[in-house]
Amino acid sequence: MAELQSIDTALAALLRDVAPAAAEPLPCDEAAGRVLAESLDARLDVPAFDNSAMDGYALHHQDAGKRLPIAQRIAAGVPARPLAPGKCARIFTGGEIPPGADCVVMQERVDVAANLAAIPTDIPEGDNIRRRGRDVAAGDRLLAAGERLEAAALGHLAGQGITEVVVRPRPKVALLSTGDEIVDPGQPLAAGQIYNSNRPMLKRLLERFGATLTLVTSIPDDPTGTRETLKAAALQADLVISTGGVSVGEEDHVKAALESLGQLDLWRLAIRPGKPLALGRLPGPDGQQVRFVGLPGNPVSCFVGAWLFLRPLLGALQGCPSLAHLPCLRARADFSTSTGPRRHYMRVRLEFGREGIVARAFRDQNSGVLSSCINADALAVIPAESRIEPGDDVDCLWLRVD
Ligand SMILES: Nc1nc2c(c(=O)[nH]1)N[C@H]1C(S)=C(S)[C@@H](COP(=O)(O)OP(=O)(O)OC[C@H]3O[C@@H](n4cnc5c(N)ncnc54)[C@H](O)[C@@H]3O)O[C@H]1N2
Ligand code: MOO
Repeated sequence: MAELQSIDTALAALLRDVAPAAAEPLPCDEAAGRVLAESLDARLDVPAFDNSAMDGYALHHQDAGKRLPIAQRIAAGVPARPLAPGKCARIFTGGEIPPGADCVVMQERVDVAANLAAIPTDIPEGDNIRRRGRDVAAGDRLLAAGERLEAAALGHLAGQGITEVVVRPRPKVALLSTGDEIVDPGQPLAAGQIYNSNRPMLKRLLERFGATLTLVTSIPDDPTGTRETLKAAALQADLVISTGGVSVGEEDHVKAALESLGQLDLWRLAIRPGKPLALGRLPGPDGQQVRFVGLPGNPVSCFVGAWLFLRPLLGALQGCPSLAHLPCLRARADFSTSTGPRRHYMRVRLEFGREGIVARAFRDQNSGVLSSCINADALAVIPAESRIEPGDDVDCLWLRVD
């Protein structure tokens, strides 16, 4: 029996030689969630001109404390005329600061009568002015290659008038379920059968990690069916994932099929859940190698395995460093536990209080108990051969991320 491998060894094997696929141009409207293939520099100053942060009055700060005639009205989008000393301009948020003015006072502080604005005394130079290029100046780095185009980044692109970007394609994933006992929801259940919970759970996680599913099907529990399905899957995907069938039972055919078609890089990890996880490669189109991840069938093993292995792998396939690691928080355990030779990834809720962060573990940490994952904020990492008592600090991998 192969000895248990560390997670670091497994991740290194999984990510070795993984390169992102060739980049493609895409309209920004369709690029949400995609990863930038090239760094972009700003071509415009944003803001494009000094403008007001408030609805109020623009003036020369030396004129503070005076009653000033209102010489012009500047709405957003209207060009401003120069402002002479001793006068002020009615201005609205986003309106261009008139040449000559050097501060804006908000209208709540100004009394207006007979076209004269009574300005308070304490208006510092520059007050309420958003300077040209303050957000980003032409020539500055706008977004770096590897950035995932989420809400603010898409807004930043639009702010530059950019309509098209060069991004990585979404990795194509084949998701295969093994197990004759597994039935799709909507079908009747015979005695001994269970519904397929891993499939929708993994589909959702994979999509969140940037993948597109090109094949979603089941593998029959026999050597030939397993082999044929893996072979076909590798021809239409960058990554083939299976669930179940990687343990030691006679009905576990995935590893044998993988070894006969391609190669098994690594099997059996010193982690709980997820011990029988299998990593390897299958022959893809044009002599390429396609990555294979065999997740153990237990739903929690699939859930944890997806966060620990599929997320960084999909990150590498998209050239996206932010998917490589989960943020790690230090929290105080509210539970006691002990581990043997496997590192335990416990599902926990994190409570953020004045005294710091407390990790509350779900009562039942069995790898078949999927409810432990539903509201899990984090995976508490309990080292192998260790003992944790309430009050001890534990590292927690934060799951409330994309
Ligand atoms: N003698 C040993 N038995 C087992 C070992 C071991 O070391 N020696 N390891 C155990 C561990 S740890 C795990 S994890 C499981 C993994 O086994 P498999 O990957 O072969 O998975 P299956 O046997 O096919 O299924 C395990 C469990 O999960 C249920 N399952 C499978 N697929 C789904 C699905 N799509 N949706 C919902 N539930 C699913 C399946 O019915 C089983 O109950 O092996 C242990 N055994
Ligand atoms: O690895 Mo298994 O997932 O511990 O039950």
